[in-house]
Amino acid sequence: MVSTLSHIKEIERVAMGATSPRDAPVVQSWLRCLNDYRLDPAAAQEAYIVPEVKLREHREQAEELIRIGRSGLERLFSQVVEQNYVLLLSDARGVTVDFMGDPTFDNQLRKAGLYLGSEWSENRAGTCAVGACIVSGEPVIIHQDDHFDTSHIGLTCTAAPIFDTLGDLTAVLDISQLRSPTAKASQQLAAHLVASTARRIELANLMTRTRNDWVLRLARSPEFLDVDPDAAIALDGSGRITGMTHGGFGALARAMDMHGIVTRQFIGQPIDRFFDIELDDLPLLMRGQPNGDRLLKAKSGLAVFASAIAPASGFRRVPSADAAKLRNPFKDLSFGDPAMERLQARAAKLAGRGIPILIQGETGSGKEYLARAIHDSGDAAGKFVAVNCAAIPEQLMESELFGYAPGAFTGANQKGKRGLIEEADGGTLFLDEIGDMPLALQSRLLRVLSENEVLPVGALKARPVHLRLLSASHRDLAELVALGQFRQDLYYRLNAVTLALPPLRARQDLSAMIDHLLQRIGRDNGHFYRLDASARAALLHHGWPGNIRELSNALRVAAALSESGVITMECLPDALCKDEPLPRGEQPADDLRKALDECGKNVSALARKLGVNRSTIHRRLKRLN
Ligand SMILES: Nc1ncnc2c1ncn2[C@@H]1O[C@H](COP(=O)(O)OP(=O)(O)OP(=O)(O)O)[C@@H](O)[C@H]1O
Repeated sequence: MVSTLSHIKEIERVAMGATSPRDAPVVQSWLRCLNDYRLDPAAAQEAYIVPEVKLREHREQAEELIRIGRSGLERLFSQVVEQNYVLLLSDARGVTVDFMGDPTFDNQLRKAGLYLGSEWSENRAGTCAVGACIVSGEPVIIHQDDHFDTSHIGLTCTAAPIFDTLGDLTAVLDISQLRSPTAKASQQLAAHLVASTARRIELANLMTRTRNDWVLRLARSPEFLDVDPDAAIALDGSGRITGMTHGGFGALARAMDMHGIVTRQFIGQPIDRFFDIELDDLPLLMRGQPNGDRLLKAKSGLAVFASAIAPASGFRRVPSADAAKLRNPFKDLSFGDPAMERLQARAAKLAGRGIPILIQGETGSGKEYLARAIHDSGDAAGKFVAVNCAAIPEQLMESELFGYAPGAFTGANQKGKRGLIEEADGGTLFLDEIGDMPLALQSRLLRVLSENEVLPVGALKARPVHLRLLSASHRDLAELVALGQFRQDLYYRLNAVTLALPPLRARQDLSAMIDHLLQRIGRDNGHFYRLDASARAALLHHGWPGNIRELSNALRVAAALSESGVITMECLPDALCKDEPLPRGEQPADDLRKALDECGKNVSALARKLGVNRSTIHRRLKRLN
């Protein structure tokens, strides 16, 4: 094995610009460690294991992935256990959320960081397989002194990325050994095993998440079509792409002869833009047809073998059995997004229990909407009172919340005033942005919760109140507690259960949510609205930083601007038109004209080449005049 000193010297030479015989991903990662994270090769740091509470949070967030990945991990582990390999499943931040290793070596594995809770992000651990894989999105082998930090130079680690159905890296699967007497090339087999397990986990994830969609599996050879496809793509009832495995993005790019794919741009596109296929043809590609006949022709001229799997519940999206059992107030919360359906089911179970619930989520993601649904589905006789702690000036907050006795202060109402806490007596008090509540009021609120009574400002006697408290914050309350800005005892009381709403961009039911909001707007306006294909694609591609509120506002404005109820790109806010899905990005005027010339001034041919509608090209040309 190399000495620590010569390893440090080698990194220093690379830092000075010397060429290195090591693989490019290793050298690139060393340079990131030196230049971006400012790590010092001479300062060895042992593997870091995150504290128990943090690990619990990471595992909760990755719960679904751990469940789906388990059988893949078990199968792989049974194949490699004899060679003393361990398996780590890390989340996108590099924290190991699932682990399999031989318990005989528990102590050594833990010390080496090959253990549950170890954090292998590159900026913390230096060059390592998980960290380099997260940064590059590619499979990578980091063998012994490829590692940056001298603490890890005994290990050999190989990692492959796992992407979610929208193309974002969601996890990394790593296979490692404490020591390996052989050369780096010996890890190629491990690399192959880990990459094919990652592919299987992505496929299992897609199949679980798109139960109500068609799934098209693609393979280059007919024999593997049903057992180990290269790619899988999910389609909704109108033939639009709702998700895919990582291989799916590559397959679509090849189908269009495209390079430099921006993966998200494929979501929401109709499948007939890539392949010569109509939705009605899908049954012809189902099992039962001879494999050799199930050929699909791509627009680029390539042919692939394809196998279609029908939606579990027929052609339309239907609510799952669990959703049907839910009580009515929850029914508009989700339209098939798996994370939302789980949240919906938990909320329904908790609704009648009176337990305080902390709702977390980005702005506009529906925290108040969820709180109201929880209130409406319980049997409390009292009102739902929502208070936004960030919107009330600090000096007024006490009297607004707690009320005041007659003549409590100059300028006060002679008769006194009931506070919002009393308003919610017998019902639900929803405290939004609770992280903004001043510390002094936090103590008073704690008393309301622990003693079921409220003492108005200037009053001598407390009054009994019985209410259910729901609270929300887009800030991390645990962090505020650590900073001393939020009372720990109040935090524990509010946070008997946390429900975390996903941001709209991470939801898989965006298309159905758009239809739902549009119907609601149609009902309000007494009109029927319809989106044309490019407007829908633009809505599906936008990142929605303002979440459901932003989407709802955009649709209201679009509905008002539409002619005869048809919403086109022109009706959408400018911000959305800018991220319009042109596969090669915005084309400057000259480029577009040149591309058109190359296609013999044939707009249809250019549209096919770029993978967009003809109307998009016409509109763009018009805009460029
Ligand atoms: N499931 C849903 N169906 C229809 N409309 C919804 C849904 N969820 C939220 N909305 C609408 O989106 C908008 C924002 O929702 P809400 O006020 O609940 O978000 P919030 O997370 O509490 O926002 P903030 O963080 O700004 O307080 C509201 O107009 C609400 O009616």
